[in-house]
Amino acid sequence: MTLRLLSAPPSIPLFTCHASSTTAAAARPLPSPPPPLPQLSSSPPTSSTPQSPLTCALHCPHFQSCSGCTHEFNLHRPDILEDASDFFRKHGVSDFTFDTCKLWGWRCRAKLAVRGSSLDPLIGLYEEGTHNVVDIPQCKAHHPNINAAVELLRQGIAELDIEPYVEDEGTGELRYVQMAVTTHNTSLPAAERYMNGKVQVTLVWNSRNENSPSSNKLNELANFLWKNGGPKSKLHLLHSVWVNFQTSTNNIIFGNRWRHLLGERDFWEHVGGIDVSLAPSSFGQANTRAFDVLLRKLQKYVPHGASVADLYAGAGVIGLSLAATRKCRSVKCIEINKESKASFEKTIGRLPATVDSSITWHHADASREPFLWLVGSDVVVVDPPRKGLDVSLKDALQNISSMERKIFSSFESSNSVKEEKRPWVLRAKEDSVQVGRKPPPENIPQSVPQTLIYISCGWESFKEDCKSLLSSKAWHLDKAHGFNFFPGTQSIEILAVFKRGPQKKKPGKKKKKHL
Ligand SMILES: C[S@@+](CC[C@H](N)C(=O)[O-])C[C@H]1O[C@@H](n2cnc3c(N)ncnc32)[C@H](O)[C@@H]1O
Repeated sequence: MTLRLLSAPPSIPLFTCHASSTTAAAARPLPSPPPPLPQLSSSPPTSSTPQSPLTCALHCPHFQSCSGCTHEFNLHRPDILEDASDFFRKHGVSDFTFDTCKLWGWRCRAKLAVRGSSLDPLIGLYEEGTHNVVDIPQCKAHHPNINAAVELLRQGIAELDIEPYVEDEGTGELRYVQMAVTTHNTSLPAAERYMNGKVQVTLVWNSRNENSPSSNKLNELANFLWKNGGPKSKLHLLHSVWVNFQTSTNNIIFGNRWRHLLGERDFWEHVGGIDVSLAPSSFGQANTRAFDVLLRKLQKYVPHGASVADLYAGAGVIGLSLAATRKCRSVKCIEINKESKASFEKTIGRLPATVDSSITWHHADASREPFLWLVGSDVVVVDPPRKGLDVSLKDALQNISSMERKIFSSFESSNSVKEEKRPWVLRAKEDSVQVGRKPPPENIPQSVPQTLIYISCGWESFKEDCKSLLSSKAWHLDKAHGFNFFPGTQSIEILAVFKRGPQKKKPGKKKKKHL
């Protein structure tokens, strides 16, 4: 469903939400409804019947005790939307749209702390501002099979006397669990795939490696999960079981050592028109469905045959989806986490044979010599973490016109390529993957991006970055879309398209000449 935020809204809001009967049945008594809905319109209108705000309520028994959700009503319409539509209108985009996507059971990837005792384990998120873990067995954001796998884990912990981690003392065995759901089962009809998703479980174990004394218990727990949730069990829930070894006393969830224990090693999902492989160590979007909607919208802004730089690329899902659907001439992915490389390579292996792009993945820091990654591309896609763009990259984007001039004047004055000596550049080149056509030689004048596509999960940092980019006059804002990636929270995902140069004045109506 797409909501288009209009400057002159109709008097009746036109939108529908898909409240399931199970969520409504599980509802606890609700407080009085919130103020009336701001006026929105859907495009195209799907229903002319106004919905009650309660129809789109969270109905979660853990609301307020768990820090995951902050927003109980009108899940289809986070409060932040008003700010977003005002912001974009002020900056020249009056047709900002918002896709609401799935409102419950949307989270296909969750990292949960394990605390408490073996008889009474707590598996969930921290209470706001504390390190007290709140058990969330009936979380309404989780894909239902994550909740079922958590329940199985709870039984395993109790039955096998597994000790949850004790933060103050650094003792205990099981620290966290990551649950990731794959909904890519082509043997099922498409309509049944989502609900039948299978869970990849990663146990974060408090030991250095598989030779530590507690390894027997780790294997017992993995076998318990597999026996009761694997393909031969009554309720086939699980895709695989992994372990990550972590002994550090800081707040970092994962250590560097990952081991595959049971089930399928490769985890596939289908988004943006391609099959993507995601190792548990690689970044993966939590809301698979909404990410697919975003990717399909993004594709429309990339011209066929373009050269694309995908910065903050993770396993390269965005770049590879563009390579496949927009027949890109070249795609260059830049990512700081080297664990994502293996997933990228596997995804490449499943791209349609018709993809003929030059594709590279570089293990590199996008903030170091960022201009290096921009040169040679028509379109740059940035998808930074919540804190927004690295300052050096923002500077490079702001100064892109002067860099463009420098490139051309240096090309005219010298047609020879200098030997690259900078160690970090050489390292990034060495530690890269190259498939398909060879990239263009460096001794021809290179383009710099004319389009910047910014994907953001941090609204406040996006606004700051956007204002800086616009103030430089190097870019203007052309289009903006919002996506309900995190219903129940005040966060939305933004897809903003910038074009080079200042905003062109829209031609005003000419006054009629009186004869
Ligand atoms: C929001 S995720 C996006 C990943 C990917 N675009 C996707 O949708 O799957 C941000 C990614 O940026 C990476 N990252 C963070 N800082 C970086 C930097 N300075 N240079 C390159 N990558 C960085 C993170 O490791 C993470 O994979």
